[in-house]
Amino acid sequence: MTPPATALTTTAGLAPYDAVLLFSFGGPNGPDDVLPFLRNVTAGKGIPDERLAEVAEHYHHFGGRSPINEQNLALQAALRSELDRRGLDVPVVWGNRNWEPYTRDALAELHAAGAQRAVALVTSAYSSYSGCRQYRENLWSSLDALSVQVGAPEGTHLVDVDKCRSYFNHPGFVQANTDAVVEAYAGFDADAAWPRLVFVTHSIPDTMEEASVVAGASYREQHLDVARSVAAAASERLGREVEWDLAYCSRSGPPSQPWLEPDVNDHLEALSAAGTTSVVLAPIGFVSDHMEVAFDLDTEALETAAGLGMTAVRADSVGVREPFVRGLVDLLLERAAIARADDAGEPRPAQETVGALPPFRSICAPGCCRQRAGVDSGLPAACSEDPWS
Ligand SMILES: CC1=C(CCC(=O)O)c2cc3nc(cc4[nH]c(cc5[nH]c(cc1n2)c(C)c5CCC(=O)O)c(CCC(=O)O)c4C)C(CCC(=O)O)=C3C
Ligand SMILES: [Fe+2]
Repeated sequence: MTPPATALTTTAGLAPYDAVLLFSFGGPNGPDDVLPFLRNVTAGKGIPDERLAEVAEHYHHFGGRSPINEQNLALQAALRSELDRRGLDVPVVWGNRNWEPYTRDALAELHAAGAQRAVALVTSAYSSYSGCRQYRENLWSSLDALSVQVGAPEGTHLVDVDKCRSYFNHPGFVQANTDAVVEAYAGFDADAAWPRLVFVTHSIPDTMEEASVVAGASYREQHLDVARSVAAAASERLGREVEWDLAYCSRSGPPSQPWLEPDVNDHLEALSAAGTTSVVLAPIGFVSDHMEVAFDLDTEALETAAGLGMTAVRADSVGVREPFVRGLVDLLLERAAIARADDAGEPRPAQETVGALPPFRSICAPGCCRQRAGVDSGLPAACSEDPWS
């Protein structure tokens, strides 16, 4: 009997995909990598030199190494064992936009291994230029670079790569964040002042926020949706209502350019002035303890809190928590089921979500997630319905 087209079946496994691309940001592995890495990240972005020097210092403070690479290796291993556990026998290859191993290296490895159609998981849960389109632009240019490298005709791509949807509202991501928040609260005495929950994510320019709305809900609204889901589930599990806010970290760009606010440090000051004495900081904008978490939260924001006489505990990022990793493999299976349905011209399977927003698109709408609304960068991006895809 053939299963109904709407069931998320595992009998077909990850077909039509023959490989998984773990697609991340990248970071320096030692002091000599720091400047070239920062140049890669900021090429053409107009980040002031003082800001770059400051960010270089953050990395040097940690021996010139970003924690992100080890975290991606751990995630790659965790995905491998979850895939093995489910009998899904495909390679998981890791590549980055901004540092070694680069996306083009990962694609070359996939191509050499005979892969023809891969599915990508981006290590960013939310949709915006920074978390979606910028990765898709990099994927396109890396596919171009691979063709040049092996002497394939210009304009051809040797591996078809599809991408999983932005997964901020997938149950695995929400559950892992909820678990982390509940654990952070467990350190507080039930009789003492009940901490306020401050969700934290990466700030982006207001212009990028406005352009991100094309996908259905803006970057900020996606975070608010996750925050509501996590706060509600955590309150229920803790048996006591938690009050929460959303704050931002890691602003860059010139001071004249507006970015999403409040900055987490300013927000802690405002909370303190209003009488709050303890907080839990939940880094829902980051899938693991990136430099932003290690520096902007664990170093800077915790110092700010200490200076204010506040008790502050930082909740874990989702990292390799079991519900998160299990959720990512569910997402890979979901994406495969969508590809099979599309290939067969059949209805797509149902997609799981938590919160008020719909599942985001697996194939991005034309022009979605630009840097600025209505302004075409002229850079083609993979995994979209744009004419070049
Ligand atoms: C939304 C978002 C995410 C989350 C989505 C995702 O995860 O991709 C993210 C992730 C990351 N950002 C990272 C590092 C940096 N981001 C920068 C600059 C910028 N980020 C931006 C946004 C985001 N960034 C923006 C709008 C800029 C301005 C310039 C531009 O428009 O591109 C700069 C330049 C210096 C500075 O200005 O800070 C650095 C060094 C690292 C690596 C950390 C590590 O090493 O552990 C990671 C994971
Ligand atoms: Fe960033």
